[in-house]
Amino acid sequence: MSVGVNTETLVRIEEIQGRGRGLVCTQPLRGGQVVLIDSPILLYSALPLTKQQDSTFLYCDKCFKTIQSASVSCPTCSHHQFCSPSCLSAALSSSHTPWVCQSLTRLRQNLDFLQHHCVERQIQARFLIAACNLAFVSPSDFQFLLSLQGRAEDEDPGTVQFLRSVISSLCPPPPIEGFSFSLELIAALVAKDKFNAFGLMEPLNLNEENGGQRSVRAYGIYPKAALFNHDCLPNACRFDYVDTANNGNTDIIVRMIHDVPQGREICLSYFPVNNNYSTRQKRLLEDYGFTCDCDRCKVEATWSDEEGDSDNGDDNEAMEEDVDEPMEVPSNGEDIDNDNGTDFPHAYFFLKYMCTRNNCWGTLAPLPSSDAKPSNLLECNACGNVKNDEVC
Ligand SMILES: C[S@@+](CC[C@H](N)C(=O)[O-])C[C@H]1O[C@@H](n2cnc3c(N)ncnc32)[C@H](O)[C@@H]1O
Repeated sequence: MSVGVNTETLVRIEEIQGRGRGLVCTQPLRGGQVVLIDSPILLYSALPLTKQQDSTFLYCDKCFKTIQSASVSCPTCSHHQFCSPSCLSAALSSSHTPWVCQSLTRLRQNLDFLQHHCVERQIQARFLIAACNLAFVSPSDFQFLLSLQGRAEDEDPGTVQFLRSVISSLCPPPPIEGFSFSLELIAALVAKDKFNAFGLMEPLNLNEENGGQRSVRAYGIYPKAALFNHDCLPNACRFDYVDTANNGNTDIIVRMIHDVPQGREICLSYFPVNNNYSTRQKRLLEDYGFTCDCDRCKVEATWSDEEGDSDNGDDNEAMEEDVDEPMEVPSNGEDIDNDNGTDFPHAYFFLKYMCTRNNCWGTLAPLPSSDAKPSNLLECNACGNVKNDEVC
């Protein structure tokens, strides 16, 4: 991980045609270079309210690190656990205020209300409590959240109505000037969360029988990282190290996968790059509201079904690096001649930058290097494996 790197001046926000805002590099960037380190303005647990934390997977409710030894409980609800007195103390004045504590307790005590509804509603209820709390503890961050992409009118009115009735009846937000827990606000917040939240992932266990599926430990809103647009052949990828002993364990670190010239838009893939064309298109439309016409999609749109168009019907959420069926690269290795005039072959990308460990499908980026030459060591952003670069 790269601590102490100054990334402030490497990217700037620009309006990108057909994509809203995006991040563009202000200078040529090298593979492995850290372009962004971003801290969340809001974090909330991905655990359904109906599920208790069990002692084998206990997380700190403030920093989401795995709790290794004795933990500290919230003095009021005793349900929420913290890894240290300092995390507890920080949480009591930020993410676990008396209103949040009381709200989550009431929701838990009335689970019959929520139990019949899907897990997604429970997690949305968690998000709304965290978001309203943000409005009280940090109004400027709340305004920033509202400025992100996502339109209230695109949300399902039935879902929004349900969430409002649950929260208003069990744990109404305290009255403060200029804040109204209206249907419109709830719809807008749900839309912002859907388009912009990043999942902090559980470490990948490749030995699991489920084929290395990763679950999400917590969701976060990252103010700068939320401005990265998607590309199905990204030039950067994000790393997180939630269980690191260092401070800033919930930070997202974005590193360049390969060199790019000044002025190039820096894009992430919102999910593992192995997804096939139809799965990618479906997910981007349903989860992010756009049709992707990146250079890779333009090429793969012309492929026949046999060449990698088998739909695996996945319905995961928000930039969470989940794992799907592999895309089949045609044996003739189609190349992409992209709009920027650089040929960036598909097959080359998969050979060089996709993790080859069984069931992983993570993306590889060089480790940051102190000299001008990119490191030969490539780190996987899913399993953490470091491999020596063999393909030149
Ligand atoms: C995380 S935000 C990225 C920043 C966003 N463009 C903005 O202006 O705030 C995700 C949203 O950006 C837009 N977006 C991202 N990648 C795109 C792409 N390749 N083509 C078109 N729209 C894209 C979509 O509206 C998507 O829901």
